[in-house]
Amino acid sequence: MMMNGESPPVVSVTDARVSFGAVKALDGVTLSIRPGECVGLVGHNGAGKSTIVNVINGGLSPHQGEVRYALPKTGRGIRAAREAGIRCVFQELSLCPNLTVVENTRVMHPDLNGWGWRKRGAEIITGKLDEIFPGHGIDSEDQVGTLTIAERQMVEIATTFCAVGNRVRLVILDEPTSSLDARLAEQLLAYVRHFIASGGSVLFISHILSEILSIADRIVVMKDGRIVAERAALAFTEHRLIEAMGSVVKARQARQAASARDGAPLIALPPARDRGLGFQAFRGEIVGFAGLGGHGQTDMLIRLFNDRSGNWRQPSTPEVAFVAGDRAVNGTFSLWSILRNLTVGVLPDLSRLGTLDERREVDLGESWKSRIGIRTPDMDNGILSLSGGNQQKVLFARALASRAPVVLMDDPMRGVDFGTKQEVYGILREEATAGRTFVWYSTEMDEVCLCDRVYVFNNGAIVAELTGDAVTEENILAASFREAA
Ligand SMILES: Nc1ncnc2c1ncn2[C@@H]1O[C@H](COP(=O)(O)OP(=O)(O)OP(=O)(O)O)[C@@H](O)[C@H]1O
Repeated sequence: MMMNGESPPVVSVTDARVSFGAVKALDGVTLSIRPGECVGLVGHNGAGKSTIVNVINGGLSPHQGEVRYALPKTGRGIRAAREAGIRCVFQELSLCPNLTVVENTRVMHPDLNGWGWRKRGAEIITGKLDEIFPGHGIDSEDQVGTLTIAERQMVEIATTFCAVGNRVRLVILDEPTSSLDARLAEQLLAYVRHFIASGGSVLFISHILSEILSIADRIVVMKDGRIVAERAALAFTEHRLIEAMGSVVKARQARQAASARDGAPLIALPPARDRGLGFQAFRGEIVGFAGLGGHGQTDMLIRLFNDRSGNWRQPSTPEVAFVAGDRAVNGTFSLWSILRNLTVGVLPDLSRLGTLDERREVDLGESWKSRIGIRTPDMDNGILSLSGGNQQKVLFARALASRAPVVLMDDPMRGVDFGTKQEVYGILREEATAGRTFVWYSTEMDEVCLCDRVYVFNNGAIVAELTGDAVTEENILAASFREAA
């Protein structure tokens, strides 16, 4: 990694202030990024990270303060940032689902035009995917809407780093590994190191603190729209980062002993296509799904959901609730309020004689707002006024507020901050102790290791079952490469 103290910053933001109504998203932020530097940015959900990204990216003009780029600009806003070599991978992925991978590359790079652009584009994007994510398996003619969320994240990252038009000087990565499994995340980190070593700059935002500590030269901590700490990465530890963000580390709660299981399984499925092991979950268990991403975990959750939910009439107590990871596609109703997004899963519980009791709806919303820390001045605001992590909390609350005895979770912590994750882990353990069953697919190893029992997937089948103390990173990784019998 090369730190360059002499060259002018690629971008410097001075005293930026941005408000959305009563919310001060940025309250006087000053930040510069130099060539050859990776700056890590951390902070709680709603701290203002995506807002500063939008300011640097030229998508949002600060209401006060200044943004300056190293290169003289001829355009304004996004165009000025683009001319200065600044590119961004957004937290809410921004590809067009109805276009192919190569067509999306062209949308992102208008300079890719003229005779034969498709062939050139295919070479460029495939080359970059091969360079960053060797063995990715994505075809440049695949329609983006048919790709998994991890594949879409990979395409967006590769497109951003493609050398088309002017030189890429600064890449902003807003939670780039949130849907990537450990192997893909490591491939990306290796590429970022290489990009930095060749003089590029990166602003890297993540809630996975070990990742930030391993990649960043300097770490900036935001809280409530301000920078509250800024130091060389070497001066931080995970503990110090958590403290700077205003959270505390809680003790890990004990796993349920296998012997505590009672009765028949609450939910079960035979092996998929008669390969590998079958699935079962008992009352009060937290069952994890692990293995490399895209190996059948989400398909199994969908099979379980379809198996247990009627397709024409919703029972007043559903048998299963589902927390979607791909929130924009399967989770949020983007035109509805925060409150309605939360209560839509429990409307029968809030109604009498077919009429919704609005007082009870508001009370339920307020209780979950404080229990899970949804940061908003008003639950009647639109769901899209929330930061990404806060939207995810609403989806969690929707499932937990239901009376469903089984909750299925598809990598549900995407974008959720450290403090809230700990709260949620506590709630899951409490509810499991009270008898609820959770089936939890996670791309984060730390989370899989919290589960009572883990099924490891490979190639569409369950290839191993680990219980209690056998649930370790080592055992999970070893099993991930096993073939189904
Ligand atoms: N379009 C908007 N309308 C109203 N409020 C908004 C809007 N965009 C952001 N905010 C508010 O600004 C604050 C900062 O949001 P921002 O998205 O920058 O947070 P963040 O640090 O990126 O959070 P996360 O980790 O959840 O992504 C939040 O309180 C959010 O609700």
